[in-house]
Amino acid sequence: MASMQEVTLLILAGGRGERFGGSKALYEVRGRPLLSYLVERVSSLSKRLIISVKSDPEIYSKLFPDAEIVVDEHEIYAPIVGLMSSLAEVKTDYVAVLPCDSPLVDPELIILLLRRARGRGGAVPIWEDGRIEPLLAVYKTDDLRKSILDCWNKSDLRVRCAIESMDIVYVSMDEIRGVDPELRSFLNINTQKELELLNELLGDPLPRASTQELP
Ligand SMILES: Nc1nc2c(ncn2[C@@H]2O[C@H](COP(=O)(O)OP(=O)(O)OP(=O)(O)O)[C@@H](O)[C@H]2O)c(=O)[nH]1
Repeated sequence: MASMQEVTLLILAGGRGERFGGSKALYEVRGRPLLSYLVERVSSLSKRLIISVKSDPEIYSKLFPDAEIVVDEHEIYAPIVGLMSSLAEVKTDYVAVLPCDSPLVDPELIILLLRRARGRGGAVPIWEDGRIEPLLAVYKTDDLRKSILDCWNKSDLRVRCAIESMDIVYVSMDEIRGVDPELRSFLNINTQKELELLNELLGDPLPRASTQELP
């Protein structure tokens, strides 16, 4: 297995969750915050875990005592804003960027991406139709930091801007299926329907509201 010593896990959790109807990281799924599923799955990979948030750092510190919580320095909502602030705290050569709303990320995927990113600027998953997953990817920290700053200075807040100028290796879903056959890592919770699917994948259906009989 590739050494994970040099990677920091950076979870972006400061989104507005507009489509979902509110912040997702702390949304309770089966009695636990949605973010806790991802943290549980990936934390064995590295002791260095950063959670990038917009506000309420004390709530996150309490729930995730082993993580470093970094609050955005800017009020604008965009993943790149979270990266701007939190990349300053990353001390390792490589950084795995993860979205807080992908609870089924397979740790083996991160290991694969880290291996493929070695000697390059980063490794980003790519779908058959050309869509890419730059927020579930591994990057060379210095390259990403520099590139994001360039885009920020041009007022271009697209993640795509940041990676356009980087030496990225795109990793096909075919290759990824070798470690995550059903590509569950990419289940992203944006709607109630996706939440229902997550519930199904997590196991038994949620208990229904009590139908206790009246005496
Ligand atoms: N720290 C930080 N993270 C962000 C910010 N904006 C988005 N994110 C995170 O980046 C990832 C992708 O976010 P988006 O899909 O752009 O936004 P979202 O909040 O998930 O959902 P929508 O508002 O419906 O687009 C999610 O994990 C978000 O929590 C931000 O301004 N700061």
